[in-house]
Amino acid sequence: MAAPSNDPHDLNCLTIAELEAIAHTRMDKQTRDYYNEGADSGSTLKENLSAYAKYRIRPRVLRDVSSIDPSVDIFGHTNSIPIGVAPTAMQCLAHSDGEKATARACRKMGVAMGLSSFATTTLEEVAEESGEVPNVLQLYLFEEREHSRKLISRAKKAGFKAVFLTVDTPFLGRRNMEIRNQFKLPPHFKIANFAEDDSAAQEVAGHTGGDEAKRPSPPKRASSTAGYHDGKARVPPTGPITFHSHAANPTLSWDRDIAWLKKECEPEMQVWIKGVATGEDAALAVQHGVHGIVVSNHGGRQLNGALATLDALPEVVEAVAGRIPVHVDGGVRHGTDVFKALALGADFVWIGRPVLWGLAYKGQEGVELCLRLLGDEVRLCMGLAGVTSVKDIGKEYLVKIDKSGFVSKL
Ligand SMILES: Cc1cc2nc3c(=O)[nH]c(=O)nc-3n(C[C@H](O)[C@H](O)[C@H](O)COP(=O)(O)O)c2cc1C
Ligand SMILES: CC(C)CC(=O)C(=O)O
Repeated sequence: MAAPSNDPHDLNCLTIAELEAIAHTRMDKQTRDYYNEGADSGSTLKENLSAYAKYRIRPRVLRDVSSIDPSVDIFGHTNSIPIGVAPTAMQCLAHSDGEKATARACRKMGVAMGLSSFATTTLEEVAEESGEVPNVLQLYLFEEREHSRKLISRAKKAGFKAVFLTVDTPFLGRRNMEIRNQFKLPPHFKIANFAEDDSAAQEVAGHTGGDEAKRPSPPKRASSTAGYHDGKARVPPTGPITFHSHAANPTLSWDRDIAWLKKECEPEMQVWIKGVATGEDAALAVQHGVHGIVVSNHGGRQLNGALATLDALPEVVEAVAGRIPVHVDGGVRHGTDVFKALALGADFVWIGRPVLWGLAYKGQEGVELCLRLLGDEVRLCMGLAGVTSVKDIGKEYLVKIDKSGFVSKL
């Protein structure tokens, strides 16, 4: 395995922060706001990032780190780095090649990809681009089961390894810029996975802007608060599948839905849940026979005021006690963040927005750059901390530092 290298890949962009800054100039306001914002005041989004600064690394020395292996096994595949691409919706907004570009980059870099139910590319097209690299289908389990059943069956056929059921979305978080911008998918893009279910499945719903007449196929149930909790009696969604009308499902429950999903998916695909943030729910997840957990707060886009994912991780790891894998996402912007998450007990880390910034910068090449930057940083961090294999990264490599500078061992 290669030793770390400091050779730059792109002199314009040496860090994820620089990638974010470049991407900022390449996206229109609607897209930039939709991708970047968090719910409400955005404090959970910020804390997802700042939580990493509460930990410092305890490097060990004189350990012969001339050969470092940052790879991990996931879904029977050797992932080149302990990082995967988290599912994020509507990637064609960032670049015309959208999810296809992401899949090609993942294939080249040997990195697993999560595909959103609300992608702008079909899961079959993504599978085609991915080759042997494992794909995971992120699932919003709809109240209209038949749509979900069809999607699951297509994912099985296309060789997806798992579904990640998103469970932090009984209602949509309140994203104020999205509301103010009256966010909608331009009509030349499609919510591709449902286009065949519903020829009017363009994302035209949601925040009505008084121009209904110009819209291609107005959904039957669309309002500026669709998907949000407005305190009124709920009407289950019918009609065109749009994210404002269908993504949120407040009826999901442990007993009925996990059993149903396992029956639909297994044995071809594993069932994971994405969006667990407490030890209690982690224990229930194990009890209900899921294959793995992603500790996530949806990148701070759902419940603002929720704990940063890095802060929620230790209680989940403790509750799971090694019985199933625990992954984490949210706020990962540096190789040292990845190292810290692994040291706190995560088996794997997923990244969301940095990939979108890579896409916006240069399509496939930009996503590769994003993964290279983080991969190089992970390798260098491992070497400088005195670790040559991911399995050896444990909490003995971390200390926690409080606001007054007091350092405590974990
Ligand atoms: C623009 C955007 C769209 C997203 N779409 C989805 C989605 O469709 N399904 C889902 O489960 N999570 C979705 N997420 C959440 C990500 O999967 C992931 O949890 C989050 O982005 C991780 O935080 P990070 O962006 O700080 O890395 C989305 C996140 C963003 C930023
Ligand atoms: C289809 C959506 C609800 C996408 C999403 O999860 C998000 O925007 O955070």
